[in-house]
Amino acid sequence: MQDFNDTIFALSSGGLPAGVGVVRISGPKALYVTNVLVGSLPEPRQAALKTIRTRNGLVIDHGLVLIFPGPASFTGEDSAEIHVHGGKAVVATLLEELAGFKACRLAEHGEFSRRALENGKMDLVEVEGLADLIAAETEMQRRLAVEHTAGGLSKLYEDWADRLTRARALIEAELDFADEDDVPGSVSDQVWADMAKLRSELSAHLAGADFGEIVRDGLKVVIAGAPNAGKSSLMNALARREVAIVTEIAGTTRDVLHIDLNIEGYAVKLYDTAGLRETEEVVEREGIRRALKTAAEADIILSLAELGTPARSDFPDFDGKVFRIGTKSDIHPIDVKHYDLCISSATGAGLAELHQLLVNDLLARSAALSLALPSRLRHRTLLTDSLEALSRAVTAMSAGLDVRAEFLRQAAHSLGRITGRVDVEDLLDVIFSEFCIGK
Ligand SMILES: Nc1nc2c(ncn2[C@@H]2O[C@H](COP(=O)(O)OP(=O)(O)OP(=O)(O)O)[C@@H](O)[C@H]2O)c(=O)[nH]1
Ligand SMILES: [K+]
Ligand SMILES: [Mg+2]
Repeated sequence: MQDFNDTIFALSSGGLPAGVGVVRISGPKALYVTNVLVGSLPEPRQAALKTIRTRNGLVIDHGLVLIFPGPASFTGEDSAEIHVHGGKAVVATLLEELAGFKACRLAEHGEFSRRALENGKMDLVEVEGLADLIAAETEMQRRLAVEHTAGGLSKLYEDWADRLTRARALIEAELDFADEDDVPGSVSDQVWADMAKLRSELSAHLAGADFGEIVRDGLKVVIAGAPNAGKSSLMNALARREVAIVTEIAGTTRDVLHIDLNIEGYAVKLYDTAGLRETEEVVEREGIRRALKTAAEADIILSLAELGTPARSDFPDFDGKVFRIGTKSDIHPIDVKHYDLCISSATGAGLAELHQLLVNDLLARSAALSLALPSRLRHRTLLTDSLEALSRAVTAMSAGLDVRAEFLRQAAHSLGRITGRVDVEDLLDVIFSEFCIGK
């Protein structure tokens, strides 16, 4: 796969039928095949209305044609776009015609973006940002992804890597002149002062990764509590539809159910779980095991208890936030002493306040942060590696300068891996498999 001598093509617009279908072509023969199909090429980057024909002269459609001679194209190669009417047969005929040319084939997942990466048009962070931008469903997901595609984050990492490399060069220069008497000791002092500063910048940036991941993947909110506390009823009330089965039988919910909410532009994943209690019943026990596992991975637990019964607050292995929610306020007196909030899924009382509770929580997490945040485990891992190496370089005062310089090299290397400046070949398949064909 991934032969760069091939010319690739794909439908880059959405599902058919549609008003327009955009077929993108990229590679050494892109301009040649376009010329054959449309008779003559338009000026670069200027749309022209053309008749698109098979090589046998059969008219496929009339549509706009654009050419982008490399390297001024998305992929960096010669590229073209043919805009036809988005009918299934129209697009199928055009794709079939393209496949008939020698060394022309349908693109694989993410292959256009991969070529853009290989040709230096984008780096890894920008490519990942593009995948996130296309997948974004909420406003905050979109904003986060735009930060990544715009190259701001890449620039930050590259500036840091450059600072590390410069520091190392200065240290190594000092090592080379170590035998001489007139080594200015203050150079070294300045370097280490700057590296200590870089360490705090990196550490502050890494602290934003939690929120970055929440924006990208959604805030995980888990509804937990005793059987019949009204968990599934709350889920349905928030979803405004009957997602979960509700009955008066304790132990109704077994599987973990989940819905996606959009709260003030943030993605929120809400989970309904089995009621927690001691039981010998095999299926219910499995449900409870899953409930506890889901709760352990939550950002927030809504711990439900019917008003008048004690609220749980003892979730094992959980270091997120627990809100104690008293339920069925329509049939019980409100209790502000034992609960953070009292609600009734039956009447809707307290649900606006619950919504506001989640909004406030998201705002508190986002406080004073821009959205230029690391948002993937891959970023977090490499930033952590870099920070660790940098910390060692800064704190290993008694170690030799050569050892400390080596730690600086490692710190720069980890940063370089984030944007893909250094050996990332092994990662590419993983990253591009997320893309669909035509990107
Ligand atoms: N009056 C009143 N009844 C409610 C309210 N919420 C739930 N109920 C009732 O309480 C019972 C249990 O509700 P569920 O939503 O199934 O409770 P659950 O916590 O999901 O129960 P399990 O899945 O069995 O753990 C049902 O009969 C609901 O109709 C409420 O706000 N007011
Ligand atoms: K129930
Ligand atoms: Mg339930």
